[in-house]
Amino acid sequence: MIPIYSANEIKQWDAFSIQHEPIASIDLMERASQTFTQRFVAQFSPEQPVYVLAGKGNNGGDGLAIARMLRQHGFDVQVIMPSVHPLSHDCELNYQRWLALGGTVLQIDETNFQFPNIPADAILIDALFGTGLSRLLTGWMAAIVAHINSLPNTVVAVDVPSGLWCDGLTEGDAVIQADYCFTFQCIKLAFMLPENAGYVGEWEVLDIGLHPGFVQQQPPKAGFVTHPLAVLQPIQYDRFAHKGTRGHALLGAGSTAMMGAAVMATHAALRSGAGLVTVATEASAWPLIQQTNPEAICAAKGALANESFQLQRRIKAIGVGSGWVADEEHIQLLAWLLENSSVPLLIDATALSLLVDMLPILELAALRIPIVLTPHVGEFDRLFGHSNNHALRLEKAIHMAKHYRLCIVLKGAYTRIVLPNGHVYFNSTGNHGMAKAGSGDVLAGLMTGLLAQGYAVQDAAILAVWLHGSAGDAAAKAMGTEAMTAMDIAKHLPQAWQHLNYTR
Ligand SMILES: NC(=O)C1=CN([C@@H]2O[C@H](COP(=O)(O)OP(=O)(O)OC[C@H]3O[C@@H](n4cnc5c(N)ncnc54)[C@H](O)[C@@H]3O)[C@@H](O)[C@H]2O)[C@@H](O)CC1
Ligand SMILES: [K+]
Repeated sequence: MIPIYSANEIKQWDAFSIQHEPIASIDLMERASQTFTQRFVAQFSPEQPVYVLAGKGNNGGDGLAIARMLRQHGFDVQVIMPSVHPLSHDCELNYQRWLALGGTVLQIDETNFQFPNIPADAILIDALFGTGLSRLLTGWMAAIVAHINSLPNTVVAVDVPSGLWCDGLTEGDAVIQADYCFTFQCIKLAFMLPENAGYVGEWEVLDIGLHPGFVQQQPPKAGFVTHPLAVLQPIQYDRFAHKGTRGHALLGAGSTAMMGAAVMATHAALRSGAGLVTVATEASAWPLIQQTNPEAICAAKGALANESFQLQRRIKAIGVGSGWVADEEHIQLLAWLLENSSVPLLIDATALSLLVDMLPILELAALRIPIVLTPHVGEFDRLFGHSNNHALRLEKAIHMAKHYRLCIVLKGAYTRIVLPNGHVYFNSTGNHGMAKAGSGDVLAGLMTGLLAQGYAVQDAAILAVWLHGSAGDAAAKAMGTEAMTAMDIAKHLPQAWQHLNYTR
């Protein structure tokens, strides 16, 4: 897992590394700049001229060190600096080192603002501001940013695109629109917000060797899950396992016009590793369910509100809502589950809409059993009220997860798994080919199957979301993002499990 820290925490991590490694801050800057340079030369050729735009702080110091290193790699490098003083201590040192190497600096003046001409094939390295941004860029700094954004050149940002507010949304548009962003050590929350996609471009985290002791001492409240096995243990079955010990999942899914949802959720639940999957749905759809998923058991909808059925069949988790319609029957079923279920409950799709009027019983239910909600943005807003942007929505999800003691899986690119303690895991897998009807049904079925096997809610959510995205990636590879369908995601779950196990 890659930690997500705030700008302030990153500063603390730097200081921790300087103290505990120990390392001088100028040497840490040298190491960061070397790492950036190595990454840069792996992608770009010295045939393209390079212009480094360097600011007065440590981000600018990195820029000047990178300029020196790239020159040593045979790049033709020019440095542009706004004439702002004083420079930070380490920036000044790297400024002197650059001059000592025979480098020159094109100064931009506030009063006589003129930006040097840059050839169209040049690569621009943006080292104007990093994580030390303390307020929005205005005046001539904003004008520099606007000018850069008007140029056709490829822009590579050092650490963050200048002007970006690392911990959330940036008001206004005085932010460099980078094509690439090579960021140091950890991910910034801003990278996870769809509104910032045009600023951050393709981002990559570079390990600059900050001291790992900091992460132990101050575990991050958010992280990016590159591989689930870094954060959870998969359930191991022994040779004597049988279908009864692998968990029995009960799905309440499908209605006359949306029976495909039940088919897909069932298929995914069957591929979760669960021993038994029962689908409670309309009897008229049983032949369809059994033709498409012969391993599944069908039951009447009433099974969802039948305690003796659930006890007798040893149901271990229940997932409801995929393909449901919002009518009295389903309201009753959901209310019964909230008031009576003794096993973990997953609430998806239409059941989330029904929940709007049931928040008091949801709150009580969450005292008794683990509950996971799997809304997409529209469902989340319907349930908890509209948010004007993704940063506010995430804040609200954290608040609601803590208040109601829920796990909220807020679906989208980098699906957010918000835990009852307010911690957030962002998922790394998946692609836009998955943004199609039925994709959520597959996730709901898969997650219910994991819950039935005894995975804790947090682990079931992290693992299901990762596997779902990985299956989506396998489907996209096999059939392309256009043609792939939600059912293809479910059908590629075997590849996702293999990916999980082979890359552990
Ligand atoms: N982990 C670390 O701490 C490391 C940090 N490094 C670099 O250091 C950067 C952070 O450096 P700094 O904290 O010096 O910050 P920055 O280089 O981001 O810039 C801060 C400077 O800009 C000024 N400033 C802030 N907002 C402004 C605004 N809106 N308009 C005009 N001026 C403004 C501040 O007063 C300060 O002088 C990182 O992004 C990274 O590039 C690297 O050298 C390696 C290690
Ligand atoms: K920058």
